[in-house]
Amino acid sequence: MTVKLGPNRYGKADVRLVRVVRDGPVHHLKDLNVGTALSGAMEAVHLTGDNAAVLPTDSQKNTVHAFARKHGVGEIEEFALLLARHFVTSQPAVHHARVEVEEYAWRRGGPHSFVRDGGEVRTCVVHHDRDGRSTVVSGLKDLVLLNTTGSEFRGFAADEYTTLKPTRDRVLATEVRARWRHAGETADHGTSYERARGALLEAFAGTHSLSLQQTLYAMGERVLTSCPEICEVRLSLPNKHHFLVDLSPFGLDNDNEVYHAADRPYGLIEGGVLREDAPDAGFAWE
Ligand SMILES: O=c1[nH]c(=O)c2[nH]c(=O)[nH]c2[nH]1
Repeated sequence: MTVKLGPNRYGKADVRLVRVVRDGPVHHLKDLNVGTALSGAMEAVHLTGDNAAVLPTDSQKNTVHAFARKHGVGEIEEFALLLARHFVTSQPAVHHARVEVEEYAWRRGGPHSFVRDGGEVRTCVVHHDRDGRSTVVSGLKDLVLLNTTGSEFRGFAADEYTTLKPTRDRVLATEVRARWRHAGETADHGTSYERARGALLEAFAGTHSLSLQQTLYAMGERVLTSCPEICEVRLSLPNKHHFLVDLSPFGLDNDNEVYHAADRPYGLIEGGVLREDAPDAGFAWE
């Protein structure tokens, strides 16, 4: 039997980095989780244990810290690009770098005091290849949205196991995980992020939903029509079911007012929306 090495990558995960800017009495804070993953000419280390091509994951972590000191941390996409390009251009054996960043939001509580915002997390994944090409994917996760009406689910396929009753008015809630791919070089990642996020919120709130699938498509489509710099959107939308509680044993009616918010199991609706002419990324960019 002959076997061979399959796809592989290695790096440091969950590098928790806090960068403080203290150039005056009013401080600024960036709170990140960085992951690096390098790939390339890594046959020897797997097949023979020759580590000559392996830049240690410890060095990768140190680079994250050193770059935060030297270059500061602006938009997470820019920081990720800086790191990805560095690994590929400085290590001949590294042909591709993937750098993932999550940014945790803090609200200001005072000149040097901050309150952690428990809500959504801004994300990015950046790829850089030795042919010089970069791919930037921005996104967010843990964004919890809920509509108290304007959501139906009926007319679905039914078989001998179907017990779900069709509904014309239900609570629709989800915890959005979204990634969107930039077509080329985006000039201002901060503005682009705010526009894409706004498009997701507007489409969720403004779509009369016949299914979460239809809402997913509307959200992706809205991002693409609002943001010309973005060519592809992928969404993962758990259906956070809200079940109407039967209050009839207590002689009470329940006209869509009291729900049981179930946490599991949940429906999981996932899909992408892309421009007809979206350039092929050429690899699994998530
Ligand atoms: O929006 C929905 N899509 C489904 O596919 C589905 N399936 C289900 O049980 N409830 C729902 N809701």
